[in-house]
Amino acid sequence: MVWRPRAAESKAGIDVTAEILDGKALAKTIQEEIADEVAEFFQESGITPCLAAVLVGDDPASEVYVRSKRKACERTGLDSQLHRLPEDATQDDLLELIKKLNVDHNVHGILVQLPLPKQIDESRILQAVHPWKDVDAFHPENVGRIVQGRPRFLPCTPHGVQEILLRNNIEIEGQHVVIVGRSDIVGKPLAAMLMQRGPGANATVTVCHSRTKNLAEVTRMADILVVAIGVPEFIKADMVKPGAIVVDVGINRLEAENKLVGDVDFEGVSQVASHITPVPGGVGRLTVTMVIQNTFEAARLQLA
Ligand SMILES: Nc1nc(=O)c2c([nH]1)NC[C@@H]1CN(c3ccc(C(=O)N[C@@H](CCC(=O)O)C(=O)O)cc3)C=[N+]21
Ligand SMILES: [Mg+2]
Repeated sequence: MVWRPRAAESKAGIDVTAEILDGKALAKTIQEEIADEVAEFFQESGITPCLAAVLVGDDPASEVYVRSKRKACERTGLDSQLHRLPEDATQDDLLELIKKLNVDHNVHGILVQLPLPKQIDESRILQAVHPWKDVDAFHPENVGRIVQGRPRFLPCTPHGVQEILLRNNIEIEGQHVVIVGRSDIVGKPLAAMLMQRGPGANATVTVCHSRTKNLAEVTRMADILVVAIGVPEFIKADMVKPGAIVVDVGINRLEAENKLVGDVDFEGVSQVASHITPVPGGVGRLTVTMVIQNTFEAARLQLA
């Protein structure tokens, strides 16, 4: 069955609670699929794909992400390496490490965990990663390829958004997708992907940001609303069209309550939307899975 946005029954006075799009279960399914392919690839080639993560400093959130990537590698049969540099490492220290990883034939994917300390120029670093090992798809060459509709790697979080929609039989083609947030990591590349010609795309895309006038009017037009701004519970029920599909990319740790919330007011919005992704357990789980998929693809690319 193909889901299309529908008018919510709430208009008729009946409370609806949105169907939850389960990222945790989907991540597990996809990781099992990848594990089978990785095993088969090893049979044929004798190669175990390897992801090298680079962590500068000791940001606690980055520690969590890096650990979840290592676990995902273990589950899918990939090798992983973690390279640590101190918080006060120089840009040249980091460039030197990347150079080594670029020419290391045992390393297929390189991921430099963001954000980097302020003495390091992020764009300079992202350009230094070999485009064939760039499993984040942050290198300008890879970004350009995405915009041109001939991607080498798909950026992990946007690919996770696309995958959670498609695998739940939510049609993207022809739908009005409103993206709130214009970051280089999520908003921009997701807009480029979903506006492309072809299956799983062909959407009408609107991108909103902090300077957008009448934001709620625009978000209320969305058939599919994707939110990636980093403001806890910013999107309220009255900003969502009844029956819309809502994808929450936000990960905000509320220190006081020691809990994780998204950029969407889940309680309120789930009374209006037809489908919604939770935080945690939504898109974040898929982000990690897509890093694994890209590392496997990188290994195949480097063999060819
Ligand atoms: N070079 C680079 N590549 C990235 O892909 C990258 C990055 N830097 N810096 C930080 C962001 C953020 N990110 C997430 C990864 C996993 C979860 C994730 O697993 N979330 C779980 C919960 C995690 C938790 O409990 O803290 C969930 O939503 O269920 C979330 C967010 C990748 N990022
Ligand atoms: Mg895909």
